[in-house]
Amino acid sequence: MNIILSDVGLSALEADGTVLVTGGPGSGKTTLALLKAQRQIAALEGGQEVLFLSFSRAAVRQVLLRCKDILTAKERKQIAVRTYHAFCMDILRSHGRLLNGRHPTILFPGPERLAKAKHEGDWAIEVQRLAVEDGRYAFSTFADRAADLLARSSSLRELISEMYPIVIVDEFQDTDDAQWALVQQLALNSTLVTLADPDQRIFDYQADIDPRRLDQYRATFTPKEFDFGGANHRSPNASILSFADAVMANETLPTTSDVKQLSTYPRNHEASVHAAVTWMLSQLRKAGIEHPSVAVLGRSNGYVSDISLMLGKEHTYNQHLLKPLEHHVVRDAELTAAAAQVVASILEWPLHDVTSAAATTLDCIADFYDMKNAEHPSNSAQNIAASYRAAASNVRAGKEPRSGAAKAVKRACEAGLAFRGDAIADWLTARAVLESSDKLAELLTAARFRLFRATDEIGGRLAAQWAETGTYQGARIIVQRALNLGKLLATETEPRGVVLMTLHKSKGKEFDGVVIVEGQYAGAFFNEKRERPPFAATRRLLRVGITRARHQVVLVRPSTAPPLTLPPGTEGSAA
Ligand SMILES: Nc1ncnc2c1ncn2[C@@H]1O[C@H](COP(=O)(O)OP(=O)(O)OP(=O)(O)O)[C@@H](O)[C@H]1O
Repeated sequence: MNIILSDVGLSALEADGTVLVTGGPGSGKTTLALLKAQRQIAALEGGQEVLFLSFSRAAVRQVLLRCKDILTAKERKQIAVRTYHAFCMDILRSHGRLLNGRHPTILFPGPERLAKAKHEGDWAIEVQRLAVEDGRYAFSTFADRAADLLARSSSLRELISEMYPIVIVDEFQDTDDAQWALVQQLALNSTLVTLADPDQRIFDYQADIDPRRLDQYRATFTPKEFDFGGANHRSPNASILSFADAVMANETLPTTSDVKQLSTYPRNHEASVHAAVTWMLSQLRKAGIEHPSVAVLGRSNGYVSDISLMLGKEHTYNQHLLKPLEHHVVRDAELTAAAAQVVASILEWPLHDVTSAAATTLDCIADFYDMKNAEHPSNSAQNIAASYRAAASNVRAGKEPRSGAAKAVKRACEAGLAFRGDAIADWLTARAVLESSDKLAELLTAARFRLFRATDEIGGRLAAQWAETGTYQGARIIVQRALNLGKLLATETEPRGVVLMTLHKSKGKEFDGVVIVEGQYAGAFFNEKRERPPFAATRRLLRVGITRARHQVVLVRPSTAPPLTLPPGTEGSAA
């Protein structure tokens, strides 16, 4: 890969000590950090590594891919790219006993979310109590607890810094209070290389993400600072960045064919979304990209699911027939795990009598809706969870469940399923039970993740269980364990094809093309109930989404939506 550094880049590369690198999207911050890591690796002693801390597994995956471009296989062994969660969990698991003498255990996000929904008092107080009294660490408190541990034990801190003399901190603008406390502890003995773009701050609606974080960093560490400004290596020949900057600044948009806007009407909205994605794929292929990657972004998880349904149907657009488009949805990991539990419970059917097998699956379906309700409380999710719970008790009491969907599950269980020992085929057979009622469509969508490609772990473990017992006994536990592990580990798979996710989740990623879809009713960009004009936070978010593209962007918006920018002084502007 041909990397040419600017003068600022070269100075940043050569600088010793604590460094802060700022710059816009695609300005080369991550690349520079990896080049710095490469230099440091040469000087490391045996057992030492460069630590690269990031927020999400997706971001870790992206950095691991980038490592392949820049570092040799040998060098890659000496860089640990970790999420804050994974890094802190290791510290707590290995040394948590120092805090209270108890064997540390972990409360994973799914169970934590459910426990939080059921807890009547202040959950923040309860998680502290669990940690201090029971040595049980909830996901949400990992960084906080790990920072506390390092603050109390200088020998542990020195040990960690001995292992990781250089720590790279990515996306620093979105660091929360606990992560900031952890970074400060690490900095006592390790050297920090910090990357940030204040304008990519998209999580500051959370109270613990302080918009002044960069200034706090400057005040605490007086780092050598390097600003890559508006350099743009991601889409150097396109006007994507200038368009995105204009959206963020609420200024007149530049005229460019790199970013297209497609206006839709209620009757053709779905077909237009479908057509936009199809067009994007064909444009990129025409441009010579054999296997293009296209991100389709929506404002909320719910709207992303709607887009998935749109792409999964046939449409006619301008007299052209559009076939369903294969795509992958980056989902809420907890809901996916809950849906996987339902499928796993079906794999266990042959081991139990019909009554308890069907009732267990109905309970798992209720858990799925409880999980949904825990994340986005709604009466409907709560009522649906209660109705499946009631159906499970009815079945256990020898009665017929009331709802059609629960009846369908029971009937499928009575008919029985034959598994053959091919874990993938059997998983699909079990999942197909969810096709027996339209009412299970949401659950089916959540269960349609690329299980075996994404987490071979599960396929392998289920196959091993079959080889040993000729059954999928314990499938629910196997799946749960593997998914818990998968939450912390990231695999290095290149994004390919069409991938759907929220705008927030797209941060730190890169695709050949990006399609951003605004809904007619849900998923609106500018919502006065959420935010006041001129919608600064949404504008930053849109800039993050738009600048994920290397070559082309399409914005699909209802014809009734307000213009993307209304510079002050223009008719209808808020200022
Ligand atoms: N100096 C360079 N010369 C050539 N290509 C580069 C250079 N720096 C970065 N790139 C390429 O540009 C793209 C964006 O780089 P990088 O991810 O490092 O930017 P970033 O500032 O971290 O972006 P973001 O903040 O949007 O995540 C990558 O594909 C990378 O390989």
